Amino acid sequence: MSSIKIECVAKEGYRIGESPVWDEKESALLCVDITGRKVCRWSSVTKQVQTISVDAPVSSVALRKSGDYVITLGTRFAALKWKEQLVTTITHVDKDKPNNRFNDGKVDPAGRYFAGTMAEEIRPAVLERHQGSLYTLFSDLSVVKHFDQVDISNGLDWSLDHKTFFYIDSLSYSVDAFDYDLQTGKIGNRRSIYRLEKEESIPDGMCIDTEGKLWVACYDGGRVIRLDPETGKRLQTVKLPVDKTTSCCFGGEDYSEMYVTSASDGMDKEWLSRQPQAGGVFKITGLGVKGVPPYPFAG
Ligand SMILES: O=C(O)[C@H](O)[C@@H](O)[C@H](O)[C@H](O)CO
Ligand SMILES: [Zn+2]
Repeated sequence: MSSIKIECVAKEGYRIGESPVWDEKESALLCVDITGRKVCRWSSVTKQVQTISVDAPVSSVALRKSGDYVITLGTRFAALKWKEQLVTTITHVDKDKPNNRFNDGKVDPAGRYFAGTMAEEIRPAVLERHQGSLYTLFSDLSVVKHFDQVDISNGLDWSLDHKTFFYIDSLSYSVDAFDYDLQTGKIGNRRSIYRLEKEESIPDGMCIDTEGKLWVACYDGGRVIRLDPETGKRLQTVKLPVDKTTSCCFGGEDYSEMYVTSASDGMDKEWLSRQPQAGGVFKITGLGVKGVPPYPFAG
């Protein structure tokens, strides 16, 4: 086994760090602080974080083919021009649900932006249930709703052959798979591939590696777990020095490093003093496996 090293690289203490995405062009890690209402970019060259503040909870960020980024902001898909610090709305969802916001989102291999919604939390994992839906923003900027009745729409990714879509609704404590049609972006035949064990707590963000295995960040579980979607078995557990691990992605040169975001919302003083790195972004090296570069939004 290789020797695993974990380092806290961004120590800003985000409230809910989320949506890590490697930006190869900038040699930087993008992420958001949802309740802190910030989009952040940590440069692996300068080791500095640049931050853009926005006017609503920002829950995911994605690369864009034309350059710059797209984000999910409140219940909007929006464009973000980094240098100009300019946010412009693309389209609205859940207009009839003023208490909703987007949560996790990711671009599919054909350049469509998938993101789901949830009711605003009263405290972590406590919210009005079944208020969320899963949406896709197409490159022509049209939106399609796949299904509703979601509690906390969370991690998502696609299999290496692009025939399966993996998805997490956190309060189901399950990692699910759907058949995926890359031509149309349609999903179907939902099934569970893994149910979390008690100490793994709540499944949150996820990503796939080049061996087709899934990495799931366990919120309140202080770990990322590696799953085999074919057998439904857990292959590996990597523990982190914070409990509220929220999401993970691969990055760095050749995508051999893993980046893990975390949250501090919902922790009291005593808990925070035991875990002073809560809300930090962690870099894991030595996993011995690589990831898949993020797809840019095609619109
Ligand atoms: O990070 C996210 O995806 C949510 O916005 C968080 O609020 C947590 O996941 C949730 O609290 C755990 O269930
Ligand atoms: Zn999440």
